[in-house]
Amino acid sequence: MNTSSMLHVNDISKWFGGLQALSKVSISVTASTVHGIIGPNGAGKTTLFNVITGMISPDQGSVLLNGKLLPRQKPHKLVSMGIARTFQNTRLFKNMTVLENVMIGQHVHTPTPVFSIILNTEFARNWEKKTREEALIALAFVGLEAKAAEIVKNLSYGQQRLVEFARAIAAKPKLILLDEPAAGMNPTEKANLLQFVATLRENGYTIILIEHDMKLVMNICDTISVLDHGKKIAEGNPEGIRIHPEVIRAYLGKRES
Ligand SMILES: Nc1ncnc2c1ncn2[C@@H]1O[C@H](COP(=O)(O)OP(=O)(O)OP(=O)(O)O)[C@@H](O)[C@H]1O
Repeated sequence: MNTSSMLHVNDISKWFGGLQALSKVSISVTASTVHGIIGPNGAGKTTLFNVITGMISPDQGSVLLNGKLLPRQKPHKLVSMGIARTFQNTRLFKNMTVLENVMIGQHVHTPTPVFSIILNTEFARNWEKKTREEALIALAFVGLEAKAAEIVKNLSYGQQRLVEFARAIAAKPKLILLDEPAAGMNPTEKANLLQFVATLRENGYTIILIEHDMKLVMNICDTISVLDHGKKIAEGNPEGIRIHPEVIRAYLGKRES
């Protein structure tokens, strides 16, 4: 297993007007591991994801991916840098098929000029065939291959989340950020999610997830960073975090899940 750090979040601070959402937060994420970000509501978790993915600029600090500084960027640029993200609320094209939604995630890798597609060149046809095959592999990975031709809006909410995960994987990222992946899932879907994330890790992916479901977090994560009021108050393996006094005080004691 690769044990090197692939992502370094260095000393990040972020203010929204008078409110400090993040205060000197530093996190190192080891390649091929699952890293959890937990904390009570308003702790700064989503803001941290937005900084890592370049959606917002920090007021202080830097983010390095494999030693390279990550600039502020448009979401579609992220994919070409090897980062994929899913959101708290699904962002799918509800009237399109499952397969089409997953294929869209790969369009960033399309070297095909528009006129080539319009003219239906052999190059464009080959690209579409390859994209389709890869989308089907991603769908098989999340157990949704049989639903490829289904219109997304006809799927359950948990299945729609899986379509998003398939779209994220199909883009062939090195780093995947999952924002509350278990939200709205039933126990069976959560068990599948656990399996799916474990398989991703076995296949060398690096995963960072925000999650409120403590059972899932404790089962799935190698390392957990805990935020409270914008500060990192603890970090370690699930066993250590479970009994960490600051964490119990700030979060687990509030019985959030
Ligand atoms: N765009 C914004 N403008 C102003 N305040 C913001 C903005 N985004 C976040 N905040 C504030 O920053 C703080 C951290 O918010 P953030 O969404 O990062 O927390 P969180 O830990 O993800 O919470 P939750 O678990 O509820 O999703 C909160 O007080 C929030 O109200």
